[in-house]
Parts: sequence; structure tokens; C-alpha cells
Amino acid sequence: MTLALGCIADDYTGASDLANTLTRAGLRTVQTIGVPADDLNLPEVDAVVVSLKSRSIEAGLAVSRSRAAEKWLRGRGASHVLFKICSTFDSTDAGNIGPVMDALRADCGEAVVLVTPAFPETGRTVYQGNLFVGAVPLNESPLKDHPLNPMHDSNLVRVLARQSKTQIGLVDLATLARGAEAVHARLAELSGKGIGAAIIDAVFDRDLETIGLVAAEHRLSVGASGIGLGLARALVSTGKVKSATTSSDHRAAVGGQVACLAGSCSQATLQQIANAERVMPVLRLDPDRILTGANETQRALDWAKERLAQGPVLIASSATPADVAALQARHGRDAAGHAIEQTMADIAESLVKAGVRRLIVAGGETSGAVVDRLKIPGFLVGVEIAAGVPVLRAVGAEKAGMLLALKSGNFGGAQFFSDAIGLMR
Ligand SMILES: Nc1ncnc2c1ncn2[C@@H]1O[C@H](COP(=O)(O)OP(=O)(O)OP(=O)(O)O)[C@@H](O)[C@H]1O
Ligand SMILES: O=C(O)[C@@H](O)C(=O)CO
Repeated sequence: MTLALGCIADDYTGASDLANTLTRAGLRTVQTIGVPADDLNLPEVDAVVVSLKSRSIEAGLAVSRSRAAEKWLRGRGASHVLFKICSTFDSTDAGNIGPVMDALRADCGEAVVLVTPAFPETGRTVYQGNLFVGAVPLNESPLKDHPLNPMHDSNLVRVLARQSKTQIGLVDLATLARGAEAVHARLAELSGKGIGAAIIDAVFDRDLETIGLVAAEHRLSVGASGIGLGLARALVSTGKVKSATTSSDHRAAVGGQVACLAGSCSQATLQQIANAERVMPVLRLDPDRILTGANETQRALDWAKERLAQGPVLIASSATPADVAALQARHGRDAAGHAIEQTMADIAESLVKAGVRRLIVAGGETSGAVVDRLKIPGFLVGVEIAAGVPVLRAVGAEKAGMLLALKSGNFGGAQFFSDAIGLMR
């Protein structure tokens, strides 16, 4: 297998978002969980997205895991590696975007790394280096209340400069509008000044196509699904990849019981849970009981087992920003996040043992904990449920025959859970 594109994603929902985008743009793509074991039987593909759970871990670990993934991808012929980060640039001042970018840049000898989280299809645009979420700057969006990495600065040149050892420049929209040659020239100018990475504005998909053409001539880029779209279109338009048809998934239906788990506390997920309550039973976990050692897992399982035979169920730990802040004040942010993620993983494991074959998980960290516990080594991409959220078919002997959907916290329409169930057969 010779890869046209190698990707490293810093969380599992982000990886499935990117795998979805690449697939829709004509690249045969597989999503792996971590660096694949040698005996994992991967299909012939143009792109591999290696999913890591490295967004919120200690920076040194994020670097070493990303480096191992890069080595594997380059070893399979990937001349370009995209480090997939969140379209809302989720990170702290300590990282992990900057440290991982610096390490991958040093490994491949890239002069200036192109960086953009723009993903216009989901309302993420970048102008003068400032990230907008819909109509508002990042720091005014619901991301200001994120449970793990609240975002308080919309200026990405500043944000990345706080995390990276190199200086950060800007390629603005006016330069981009003049085309690929103008971008190349600007990057050469920045490189001449010793600047090692540049935030690139992008507002429309056509901007991402220009960025993709430039990026495809580099060794490394950093961004969200939008730059993935640009790279995929560039690979197809320059004839490096023959576009594959993205027909719907005609493989056998999986059937079996359906469960949804929500650990995301985003505004979008809270609304989706409220809407799901009208069409399926919803159990709200008590996070304080989880943190104080009460057996919430057993309570959830007893509750679910009484209902699963009648139809889908949803189990949620999700809470409002005020409740999340209060819980974190009582127990600490990391301890609260970790304990709830592990409870979700316990519940998922038992539900699958009890016969659940179709599982929908909301939240990147939550999805990471669940997929790790289920020991699923990779996914093939099926139909799109919502922008950035595909149906995933598990690969690998043990859990083959399961369908999952891993929803990024902020993605999906108001009826996301019913939409997903309707498409997961
Ligand atoms: N009631 C709660 N109080 C405090 N923390 C919670 C609560 N419920 C869930 N959490 C934690 O909040 C974090 C949510 O992160 P997660 O990545 O799963 O969702 P998200 O950030 O909305 O999604 P994404 O990363 O895809 O945007 C997890 O660590 C989860 O365990
Ligand atoms: O880019 C995004 O917003 C998502 O794919 C994601 O990474 C959220 O966790």
C-alpha cells in the first residue's frame, strides 16, 4: 500500500470527521485506532487517518504518540502528513497543537507549516487569523465554557505562538485570493524571516482548494477537516489519486440493539439530548455519585436492560456549564472528566456484552474512552449522518459487525440521535 495522504488525528471523533471528508472527496480512506498492529488487515486505500487520544493529555506523550504515527504513515509512502486538530482549535496554552506541530516539523524538515482550522461547512472560518464559530469569534462562542479546554482567545496567531517554539506568521485572505503562487511567495517570505508556521485564513471551500494545492507540495500541514478537503481535492485534480465513487454502504445490515451515550456537554449536544427525550428513554447519570464511588454503572445497566428490547436508549452525563463548573470545583477538572469517561466506557462494554451492536457516542474524549475499551482497531466510513459525522463500520476480527457513530460535541442537527439511528441498519 502506498499512501497518497497520511493523517494523524488528536481525537477519535475528529478522525472520523476527517475520514468522512476525505471519503466524500473521493479518497479511499480507513480510520485506525492508534498505529495499526502489523496483523491488522487493512484494505487498499489512498489515505489512513490514525486516531490518537492526544488532545488533552500531557504534551510530551502527545508528541511521542504523534511521532510514532508519523513514522508509520511515512513508512507507507505518505509524503504529506496532515495533523488533524479540532475546528475550534481546542487546546491549552501548554499544548498540544504547538508541541506536536514543532516535533513533526523537525522530523520532516518542513520550512513553514500551513495551519488552519477552517471548516466552512460547519461554520468555522478564519479571517485575519481570528477563528469564527458561526457569526461569533471563538472566545464568544460556547467553546468559552468547554469542560476541558475553554477557549478565551480567538486570535490563532497568538494562541499558537503561546504553544510553539517557532514564531507564527499569517497568510491573510487577500493573499490567498491572489492564488497558489501568491501563497507560495508569502510562505517563502515568512520562512526567510525564520518564521516556522503560518495561520492561513479561509472562509469558503474555494479558499481551502487553494490551500490544498499549496499544502500538497509541502510535507506537513495542521488543521481540521477543511484543509483535508483541500488536500483531497488537490490530490484528485492533479491526478495523484483517481477519485473513488462514494456510493452508499451496501454491506449487510448489522441489526441488533441500539444505544446512545453522551458525555459531551456542548450546547449542541445538550439540545440534541433534550430532543431525544421526546422519542426514546433517556437516563441522566448523576456525576456526583460517579465521583464518590456509587455504582452508577450498575444503575445505568439495570435501567437500559429493561428497555433495550423495546428500542434505542440514551444514557447521558452531560450537564450545563454551571453544573460542570460546580462539579469540577468539588472534585477537580481532570478527575471529574476521567471518572465520567471511564464510567461511560464501563457502560459501553457491558451494553455490547448484552447485545448492543449499534452504538452512538457524543463527545471526542468520551468516544476515545469507549472505543479504547471496546478494543476496536479501526473503521470503514459509511454514509454521512451530518456534516463531520459518518456511520462507521468496525474492522478487526473481534468487534467486526458493529456500527458506531462518534459525534464531535458541536456537530449534528437538532435531531442528531434519531437521524443517526435511522441510518445505522
Ligand atoms: N456532568 C459533567 N460534569 C463535568 N464533566 C463532565 C460531565 N459530563 C461529562 N463530562 C466530561 O466532559 C468532557 C467532555 O469532553 P468530550 O470530548 O467527550 O466532549 P466535547 O468536548 O463536547 O466533544 P469534542 O471533543 O468532540 O468537541 C469529558 O471529559 C467528560 O467526561
Ligand atoms: O474539527 C472538529 O470540530 C471535530 O472534528 C473535532 O475534532 C471535535 O472534537
